[in-house]
Amino acid sequence: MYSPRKKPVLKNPFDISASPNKYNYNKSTRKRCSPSPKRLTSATSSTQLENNDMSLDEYVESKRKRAKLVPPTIRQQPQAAPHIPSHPSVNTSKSLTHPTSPSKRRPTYPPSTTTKFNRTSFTKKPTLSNNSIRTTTEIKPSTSSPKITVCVRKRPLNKYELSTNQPDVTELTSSNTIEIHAPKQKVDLTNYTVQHAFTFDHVFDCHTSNQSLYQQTTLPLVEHMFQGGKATCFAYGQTGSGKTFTMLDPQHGLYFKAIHHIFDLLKDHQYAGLQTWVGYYEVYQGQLLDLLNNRKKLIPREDGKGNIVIAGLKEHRIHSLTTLKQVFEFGNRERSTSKTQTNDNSSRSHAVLQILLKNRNSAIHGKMNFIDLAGSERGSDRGRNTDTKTRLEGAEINRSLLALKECIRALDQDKGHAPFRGSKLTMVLRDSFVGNSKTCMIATISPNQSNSDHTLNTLRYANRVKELRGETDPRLFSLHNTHLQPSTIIVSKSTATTTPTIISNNTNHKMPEQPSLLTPATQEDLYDSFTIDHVKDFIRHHRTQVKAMEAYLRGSAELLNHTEMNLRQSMSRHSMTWKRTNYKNELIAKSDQALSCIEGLKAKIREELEDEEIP
Ligand SMILES: Nc1ncnc2c1ncn2[C@@H]1O[C@H](COP(=O)(O)OP(=O)(O)OP(=O)(O)O)[C@@H](O)[C@H]1O
Repeated sequence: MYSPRKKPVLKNPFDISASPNKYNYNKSTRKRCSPSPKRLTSATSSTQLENNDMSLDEYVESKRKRAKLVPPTIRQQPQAAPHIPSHPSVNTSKSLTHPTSPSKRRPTYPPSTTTKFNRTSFTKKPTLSNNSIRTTTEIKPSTSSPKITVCVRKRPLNKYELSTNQPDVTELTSSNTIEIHAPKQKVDLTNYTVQHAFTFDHVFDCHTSNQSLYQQTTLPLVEHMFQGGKATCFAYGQTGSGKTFTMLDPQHGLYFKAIHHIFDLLKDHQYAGLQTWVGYYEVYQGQLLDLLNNRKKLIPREDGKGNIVIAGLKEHRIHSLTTLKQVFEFGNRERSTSKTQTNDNSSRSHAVLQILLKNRNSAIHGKMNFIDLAGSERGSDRGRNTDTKTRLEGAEINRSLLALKECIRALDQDKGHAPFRGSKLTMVLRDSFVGNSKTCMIATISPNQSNSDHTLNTLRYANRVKELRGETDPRLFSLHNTHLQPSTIIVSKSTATTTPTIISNNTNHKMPEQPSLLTPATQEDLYDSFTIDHVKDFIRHHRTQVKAMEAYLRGSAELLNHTEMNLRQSMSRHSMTWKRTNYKNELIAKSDQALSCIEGLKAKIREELEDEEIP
């Protein structure tokens, strides 16, 4: 159990109040955390839902209002945001009935929010063009407010990409579907394009502003925090794809928009007494460093309730946006960044901006994390002349992202244990995946052709996160639940688009479809994640590939046999014709001979007749 320490000395150049971290969930804290007016209101609204007081139309209307939620609406109609019950087994909210309690009814879900676990489905799409192959990875977006939202944001082509005429290989085909036209080369050096289609909750194009992104991704998380929950918004993507721009841009980052919104909401009398506190730290080389306290080393701890507490983190009370800017700029100056081949100002650490809502007794009301993950990168992204420090940083970044992937995979595959202790990053992020939490992942991608493999990796990663769906996914709460099938592992499937036809002997023999080889991205996955499971997956995929290749070769051999037979038949036909021609020529020659003999005989007869006539 973490207990408060003495007040640290504030060395920052700006005048703001500081307090030690009081994020402890001991008995006394819980006592102090009595339901706020807002909580009571949401309890009422969820009870209404439980008793089915709300009709479907009313519910849909309230959902629509909630989507357009602005502070005054919250003030007047707090019931407009119906609380969708979390999985009953871990529901911590006092407002919800416990299903196992015989005296209380199981919560009734309104029809439109009764969600089923969405599974990945592969859809083979029809033929496109002569040298393109399409693969589709589609998950139907949830209609309810999901526990995890996964979005994709595409950045514009940068100056260098424009100057080198690099094509944009990404295409947004709808508001939640993106296609990647990945250039590939066959074994016989033929160029072709593989089209990968992915569906997410939202896909944002390069013209989307951070404000509009905020409305659709982060706003529900802020509401969730006001309802007493934990929320996390994190950006994942390759280096230079726009994570920092999205999350922590000093002027337009989502964190800034969130605080702006929080201040608006705090003007409401029902939130009177709530205060905003901010902490800012980074995970660098496996260590947690306080960016607002001279990079002091921090230790993540778990309290008796399983909540993550960052021991020693200095938190600052934020009174205004100006204070926030000062605090943030101070912290940003402390952050580890450096120039890499792909980004002049590359983040070399995972940065976490923590926003806390505390009541007058300093008890936590709600918590929100903005996480700017360091970019996934390859050795080649760092350039040839990188020093050892940069290489070590890169290795550590990949290691922690791999640990995150491992946790997600473990949750995804219903394993009894998710290795959150695998890295400091996953220890911190644990809150995002368990308990009364909501998470939004923003996968940032670069649109240019040379980054298409990176982009595919990012989208596959995001797809895996997306499989951990919503409040109805029991795996987020009970890792021992085994009634769900393990989810499908996302592997590109391809369909040969043109099947050349050879016509012979009045029979059409279709060329068998050539199976696609493992894409480089999948192989890279293996190198990145060298675990037994991945090796098994990899071998399984290879077996499938080998089988498909065998079938293809068998089909090709059969076709060759047919072709050989046809050739033989043609040749025999040709030889017959040749023989006939020869015979005909011989006959002509013989008839010519016979004709000349006849002519000779005629001449002799004529001579004899002439002799007889002469007396
Ligand atoms: N949506 C966008 N619109 C305009 N410019 C963008 C956008 N996204 C990124 N950029 C620009 O691209 C550059 C790289 O972005 P940024 O530093 O945010 O990448 P990153 O993913 O955080 O990289 P790293 O992981 O190396 O830190 C910046 O100059 C940023 O201004």
